[in-house]
Amino acid sequence: MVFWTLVIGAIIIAWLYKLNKDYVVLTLFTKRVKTVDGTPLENSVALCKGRTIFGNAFDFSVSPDNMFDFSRKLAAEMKRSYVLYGLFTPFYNIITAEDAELVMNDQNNLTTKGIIYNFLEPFLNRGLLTSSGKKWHSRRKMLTPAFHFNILGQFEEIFKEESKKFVESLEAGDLSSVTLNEIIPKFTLNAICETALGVKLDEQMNADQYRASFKMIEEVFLMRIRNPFYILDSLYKVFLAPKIAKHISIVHNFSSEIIDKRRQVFAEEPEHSEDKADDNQSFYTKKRYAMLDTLLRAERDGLIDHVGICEEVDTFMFEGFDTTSMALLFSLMNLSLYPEMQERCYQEILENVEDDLSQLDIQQLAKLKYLECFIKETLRLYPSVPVIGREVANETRLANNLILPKGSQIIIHIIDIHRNAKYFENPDKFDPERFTPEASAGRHPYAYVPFSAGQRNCIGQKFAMLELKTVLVNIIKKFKILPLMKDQDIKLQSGMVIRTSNIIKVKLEKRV
Ligand code: HEM
Repeated sequence: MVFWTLVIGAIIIAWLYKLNKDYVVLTLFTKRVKTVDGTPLENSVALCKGRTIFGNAFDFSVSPDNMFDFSRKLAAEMKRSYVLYGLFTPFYNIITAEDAELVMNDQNNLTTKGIIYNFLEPFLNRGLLTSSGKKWHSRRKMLTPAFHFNILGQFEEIFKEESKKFVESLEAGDLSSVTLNEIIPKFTLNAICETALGVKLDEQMNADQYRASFKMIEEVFLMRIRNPFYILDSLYKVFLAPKIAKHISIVHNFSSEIIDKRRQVFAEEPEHSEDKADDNQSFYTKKRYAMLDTLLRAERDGLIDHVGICEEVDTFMFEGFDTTSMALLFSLMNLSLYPEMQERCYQEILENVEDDLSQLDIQQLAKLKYLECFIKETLRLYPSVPVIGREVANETRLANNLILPKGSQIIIHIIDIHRNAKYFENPDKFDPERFTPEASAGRHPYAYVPFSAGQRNCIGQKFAMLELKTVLVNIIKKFKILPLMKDQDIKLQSGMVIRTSNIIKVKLEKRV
C-alpha cells in the first residue's frame, strides 16, 4: 500500500513538474509566456516574484492608494517590462516606449481591449472604447467625421461660453480656497454634454446625482480589479452588481434623457435628410452641430440602433468628462506650484490673444506654444489615463523575443513610460521646455503617449486640447493662481482615470 502510494505520488509530482513548464499550476493553470529563441524568459523580460504561492494573483489586493504605489514601485524595481502571473492568465506589463510601440502598432492580434474593460461593460456596454473587430471599425469610421477640424471651430464657441460661465462662478465664490475636485467636474460635464450631445444641462437633469453615481460605479470597478475572483462574471453578478444597479440605471437614464431631447431637435430639422456623411462643412454651418447628430443620422440610415447610440453616448460621457477634469485639475495645480511658468503663460496670452475673449478662436489658441508645452508636461506627469490594456487575440510573437499565449493580458503603464529617465532626464521634475521642438527631436515616438497611439488612439485628443486651452486662457487671464498645498502632499490613486486621494485646493487672486 505504502509502495503504491509513493509510486502514485511520484507520478503526480513528475506530471506536475512537466505541466509546470507550460503552466503556472497554482494560478489555476495559467499559460506561461515563452521566448522565440528558447532562451530563459528572464533574459527577455523581468519576472516578478509573487507575494503568495499563487503566483501574483493576490499581489494587487490592496487599497487604491497602495495599488497605484505598488505598480510604480514594481516599475522602479524591475526597470524593464515585466510579467506577472494572475489567476488563469499572464499579465505582460509594459513600461518602455520600445515595447509599447510593438503593441500599439500591431494591426491584428493586439487591438482587442483587455479584461479590465469587461468591468466597464455594465456601464458602457460595447461602445467605441471597449468594442473590437468589425464593430469597432464601423463605429470608428462612423464617428471620425464628428471630430473633424471644421467642427472643432464650432465646439470652440461652446468652450468659450462654458469657460466664461465657469470663471463667473469662480468669481462669485470664495477665492481664498477653491476646491478643484468639486468645481471642475461641473464645468467638464457641461462642456461634454453641450458639444458631444447638443444638450444644455438644466436643473431637472440632476447632474450632481449623475456625478455621484459615476463615483459609485468607479468604486465597484476597483473592487473587481483588486479581487481576482471578481474576474468571474458570475461572482460579480451575485456580490457586486446589486450594489450598483441603482447607479447604473441613474447614469443610463441620464444619457437616455439627453438622447431623447436631442432626437426631438434633430427630428424638427428637415434638412438633415439631405446631408451626406462626409459633407461636414455645409451641414455643420446650418446650425450648431453635436456629435450625437452623427449617430442620429446613422440611425436614420439604418447603420446603428438605439442601443448602439446609448453605448456611444455613455462612452463619450465617460471618456470626455473625467479625463479632461483630471487634466484641468492637474494643470491648475501646476500653475499654482510654478508661478514663473504661470507668468510666462500669462504674458504669452497677452501677446497673442485679443483682449475681448469672446473673439478667441482656434488660430489664436494655436499661437500659445508655451501653454501647450505646459499642458503636455502636465499630461506627462499626470496622464488622465495612466494605464491601458489589451488582450492577445491569438498567440503572438513579438520582435522583442516574447511569445504571448492567446488570452494573455497586456497592461501598458503610460505613466511609467512617461516617468522613465531613459526618455526624460530628471523625470520627476516639472519642465514644460521638454516639449519644445528642439528638446523633443530624437525622442522615441512612443515615449509620450497620453492619448495612446496607433489605431486605438484617442479620438477626442484635439477636442480635449482645445477645451483645456480655452478654459485655461480664461482662468489665467482673470486670476493669479496661488498654491495652498505642496507638490509632495499630492497623493495619486488608481481609478477609472488617475485620481488624487486628497482634495486639491488653490487660492485665486483677481488680476488688476
Ligand atoms: C485629456 C483628455 C483625454 C485623455 C488623456 C484621453 C486619453 C485616451 C486614451 C489613453 C485612450 C486609449 C484608451 C485605451 O486604449 O484603452 C483614449 C481613447 C478614447 N478616447 Fe480619449 N482622452 C481624453 C479625452 C477624450 C475626449 C474629450 C473624448 C471625447 C469627446 C475622448 C474619447 C475617446 C474615445 C471614444 C476613445 C476610444 C477610441 C477607440 O478605441 O477607437 N477622449 N483616450
